[in-house]
Amino acid sequence: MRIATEGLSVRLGGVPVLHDVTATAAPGAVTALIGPNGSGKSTLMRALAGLLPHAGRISFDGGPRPADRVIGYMPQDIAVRPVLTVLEVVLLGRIGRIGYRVGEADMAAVASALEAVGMADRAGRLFGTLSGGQRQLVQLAQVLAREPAVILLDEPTSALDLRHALELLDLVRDETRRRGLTTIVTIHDLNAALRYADHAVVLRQGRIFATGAPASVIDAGMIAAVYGVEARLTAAADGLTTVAALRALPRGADALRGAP
Ligand SMILES: Nc1ncnc2c1ncn2[C@@H]1O[C@H](COP(=O)(O)OP(=O)(O)OP(=O)(O)O)[C@@H](O)[C@H]1O
Repeated sequence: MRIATEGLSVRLGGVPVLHDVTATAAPGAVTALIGPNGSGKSTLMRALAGLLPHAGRISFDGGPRPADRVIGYMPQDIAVRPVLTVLEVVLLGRIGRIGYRVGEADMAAVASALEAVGMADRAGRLFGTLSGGQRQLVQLAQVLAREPAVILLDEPTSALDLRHALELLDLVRDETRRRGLTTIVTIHDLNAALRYADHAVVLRQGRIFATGAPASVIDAGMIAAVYGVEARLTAAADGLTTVAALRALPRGADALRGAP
């Protein structure tokens, strides 16, 4: 399902937060949404998830928003009742499909999602007793159990250690390819964006700064202009580029970043 925004603008509490955002995300591809704190990434995700009033257009395969169950949204701030078990939390992902009766297909989807994120052996644990990273994995399982066509993941690796973060991104990329999902993921780690994303959308102060292939939009000029950081990019023999952040540019260099 191709997602497109055209001239998307959002105000929060009367304050303009997103300005004239025009971007696309294709099926079967991971789109990385990147930009500094406060640049509008979560706001854009919430607008895509149908949770915010907005001006401009958001289209899904050229048409209106599909049924809620088609979109799996994992917010940055997790609000789950801690007294639910892991199994119950993941089953909630099926809520748009099950009506009042849980069927075999529902339980199979829940089991396969729990196995995919490596949490099947903790299915009976109370959610509130899990670590922050384990909660994040269960939240992803809830999104996968929904069997959506679109997944929107807002900083899904923020609580994960190095290995779990890589495993989650591997899983997300594999599921995206295998099921032809349209996946949008906000991510702060530019190296992960270079490695895992097929497409990148860079936000700065609520506006699109650049869109395109990650290797073409993530460069020293973008990192200086958007993040105010001097960086060195190194091309490795395997063709992957690695970003090393060297130093924060003096605040005065913020002028480089320009006004919104
Ligand atoms: N309810 C609100 N009322 C007014 N302004 C808001 C509200 N929620 C968010 N904002 C502002 O909107 C801007 C964008 O916030 P958003 O959370 O989308 O940024 P972000 O890029 O996701 O940041 P981060 O990387 O820190 O998660 C920020 O300046 C924030 O202060």
